[in-house]
Amino acid sequence: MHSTLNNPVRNNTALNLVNVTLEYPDGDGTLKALDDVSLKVHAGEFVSLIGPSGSGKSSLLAVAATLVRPSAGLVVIDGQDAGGLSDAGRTALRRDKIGIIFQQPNLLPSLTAVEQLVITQRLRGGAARAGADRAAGLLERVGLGQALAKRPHQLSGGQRQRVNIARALMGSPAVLLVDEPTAALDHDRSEAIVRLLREVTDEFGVATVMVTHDTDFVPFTDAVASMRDGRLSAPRPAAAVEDTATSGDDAAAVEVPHLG
Ligand SMILES: Nc1ncnc2c1ncn2[C@@H]1O[C@H](COP(=O)(O)OP(=O)(O)OP(=O)(O)O)[C@@H](O)[C@H]1O
Repeated sequence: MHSTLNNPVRNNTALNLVNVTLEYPDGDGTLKALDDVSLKVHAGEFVSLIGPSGSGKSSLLAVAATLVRPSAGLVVIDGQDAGGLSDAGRTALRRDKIGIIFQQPNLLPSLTAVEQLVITQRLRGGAARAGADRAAGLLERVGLGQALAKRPHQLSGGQRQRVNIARALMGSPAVLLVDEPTAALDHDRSEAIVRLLREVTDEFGVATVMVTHDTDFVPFTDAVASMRDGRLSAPRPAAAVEDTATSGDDAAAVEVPHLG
């Protein structure tokens, strides 16, 4: 029913971080927010990223989103090396290939749900009519078919986060980066949001990385990687989350295992 919305299946590595280091000045020295981090996520894979506060999770998402240039290493998005691009080139890459979902949906108060999505399409130079049709289809897909004309104050927190997810999918991204999407929601609404992210990862063939503090939701993902002091553990099958949560000393990470 929704197949016309979907991306073609991508059999590739959509997100490839290779030996990425991110340093910040820290007094007389430097702080390694990311320390030789490598991670591959294929189209249709869903990886959760856990780790203590300050361990580097947001830094990893910011580098993967091409919002922050790493001090060293490669960031390759859908086959394109972000490192060689100008700022304008990185902005275009982000717009065309990356969907970003933050904790707070940051919707524009005066716009309806459809308009929240259409405006992103207009910024891409797309046609308004095609944008409106696609926006309505995506909003239906995330369960908001009855709320197309509602403004943010008329939506619940969970509904706002669904608009946020639909908006992130508007540009048919190869990579979906999700930072604590359930922080403002109760448990049931949170689980519904993570289930939805699982579904859209499969249906749209995106490579999804979700930072979460809540290990209850890890089983909805394919693999879990943990951060500690800027280092990333090798991703493990999400079923092994109990082990993962108590350890974090693995060598720099490798490819997400293909499961099942
Ligand atoms: N802009 C910055 N300038 C200097 N240091 C920074 C900057 N951003 C992050 N850091 C430092 O880098 C390290 C990693 O921070 P980061 O925000 O990535 O951790 P996190 O795992 O996302 O934490 P949290 O779970 O609390 O959000 C921390 O020591 C933090 O203080």
